[in-house]
Amino acid sequence: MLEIDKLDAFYGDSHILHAVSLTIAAGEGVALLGRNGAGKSTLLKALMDAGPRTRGTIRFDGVDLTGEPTHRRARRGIALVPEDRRIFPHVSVLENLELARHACPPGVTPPTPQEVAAQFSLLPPILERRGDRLSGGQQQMVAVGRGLMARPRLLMLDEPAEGLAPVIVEDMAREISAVRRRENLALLVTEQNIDFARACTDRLLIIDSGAIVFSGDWRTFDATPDLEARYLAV
Ligand SMILES: Nc1ncnc2c1ncn2[C@@H]1O[C@H](COP(=O)(O)OP(=O)(O)OP(=O)(O)O)[C@@H](O)[C@H]1O
Repeated sequence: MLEIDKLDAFYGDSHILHAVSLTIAAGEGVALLGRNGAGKSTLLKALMDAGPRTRGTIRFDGVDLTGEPTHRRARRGIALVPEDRRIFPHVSVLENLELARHACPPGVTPPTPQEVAAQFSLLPPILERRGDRLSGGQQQMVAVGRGLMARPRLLMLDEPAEGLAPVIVEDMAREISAVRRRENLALLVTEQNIDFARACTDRLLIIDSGAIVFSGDWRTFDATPDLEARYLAV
């Protein structure tokens, strides 16, 4: 479904990603782990054409995305939930969800905000609440819900668990995994929270200084403790 071949990414003259290659199949959950500044957000933004300049190939369903702007990529079925969540503060949760329907691919009927909200325990009680009256966990679930309003086939979450209480993180992992299974949704999630990442993915990649240094399943990761010490410990 997603094939990335030798992707380089740049901010101005700064060369951030170095020959990143990876594939993600339909319905597959993949975690992208790495320290602060390793290049996780840059990779997600590069896939959406949302910041860095890139070189290399990104294919989605076999189509080369080179030169396609963000909204076209969204309408192909790719959604990015950014780290800063970007909730509209002056409108309700319902309207925050509603406003995201436009990214739905042509010919696909978007879900209603209520349908999306029903999949997450935090959302139904707060549909009328304004965006600037939400806790961090509520904001994150609204951001994930907005991503789902376009019925994506690849959902990318940038550090969704950051700053959230452990109990919220556990619920979020369980509910996102359920949506994934139900909708055969592919997931690419960047994280520093290894437990969360493990709970909602099948395998992982580790990025360090803009290059992929490990790709494998969680069992292999667990059997190689050196990986965590070398690439993830702060
Ligand atoms: N807009 C930008 N302009 C210039 N350099 C940037 C920009 N955004 C990120 N960088 C640099 O790119 C590198 C990778 O940053 P990136 O945000 O991708 O890392 P990350 O792994 O997502 O880390 P974090 O957990 O801190 O978000 C860092 O050196 C960062 O300083």
